[in-house]
Amino acid sequence: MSTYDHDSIRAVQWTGTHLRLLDQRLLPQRCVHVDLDSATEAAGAIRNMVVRGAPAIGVAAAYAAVLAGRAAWREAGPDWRRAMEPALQALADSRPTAVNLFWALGHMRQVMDGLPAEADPEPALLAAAQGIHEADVAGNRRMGDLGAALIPPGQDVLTHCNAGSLATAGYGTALGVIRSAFAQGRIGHVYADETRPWLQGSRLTAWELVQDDIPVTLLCEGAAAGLMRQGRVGWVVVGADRIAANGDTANKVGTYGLAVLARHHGVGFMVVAPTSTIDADAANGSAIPIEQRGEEEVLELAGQRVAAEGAGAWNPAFDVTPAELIDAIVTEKGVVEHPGGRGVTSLLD
Ligand SMILES: CSC[C@H]1O[C@H](OP(=O)(O)O)[C@H](O)[C@@H]1O
Repeated sequence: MSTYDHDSIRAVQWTGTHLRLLDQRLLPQRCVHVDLDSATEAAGAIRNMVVRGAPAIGVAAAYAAVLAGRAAWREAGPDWRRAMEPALQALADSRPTAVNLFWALGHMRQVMDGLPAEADPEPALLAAAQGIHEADVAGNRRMGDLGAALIPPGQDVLTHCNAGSLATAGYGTALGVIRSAFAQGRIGHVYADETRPWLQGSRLTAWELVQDDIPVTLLCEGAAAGLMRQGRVGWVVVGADRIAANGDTANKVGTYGLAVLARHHGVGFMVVAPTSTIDADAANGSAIPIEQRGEEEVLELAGQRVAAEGAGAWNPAFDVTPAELIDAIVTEKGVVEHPGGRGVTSLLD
């Protein structure tokens, strides 16, 4: 294992005065941070994928609420709650699928409700945001151990998109399990889907694993079927953006197909996500809003059109995997094996 400190990969930081984001659109070629001092700037950064990944989006939104509270106090004094609303709405409108965004904003609103109108809300909001940040990292390490325990030694795994330090407050969810399983000698090699159109796999997951000296081999999504048919992986390990009460799980587009392939080939399928990703109000996957992104993301590569002129594109950013195709949902509060038929709300008790 390298001595590389993967904790140094920080998608989201608080500088003491600003929200600092690692601009993930530029990785792996360039490591550039942006310091934001307005919640509406942060909403734009979420929408434009400067920061992405469900838990990381939630942590960024929590710090953005701190910025909104600071501006509202300066602008409106005791009327700061009303003055915060436009910024909080802009954050809520930034991306629809990752429920961690709405969970974090809801937590910050609960804190707001308990504060006096006559006092600057920033210190209390900052303490709440830092609590969300620290809890995410701690939960990821717990999930790493719980998920790794499900992987017998001698297995290799396949992952999709990026559910690592770059998608969280640190260590990662799916990549947290992979980091822990590798450290325990359970896995020797990771296969990663490149994950079009944003290439989170080839740009972000591969970058994280190379930094950790974890052997990683990239593949086009279309090659995953042959990989499983050849018996080269024992588990598919992925993150999640929203888990419905019955265990149906929304994750990066392509995840559902991997789950069908995994079940067909007798490969385990593991979802790793904090309980802040569970949406108890969504009875099943049909209630999960799926973000539709611009067709240019499919029609272009590196900003240049590669598709035939005249062709359009369908670009759902996520799809839903039925609980029946999931072998384990790993959270910081425990594991639900075979969630189909039993759901996941027991994890919220
Ligand atoms: C740790 S879960 C990250 C989750 O978010 C990704 O989507 P996006 O990159 O569009 O934010 C993908 O679904 C990952 O599994």
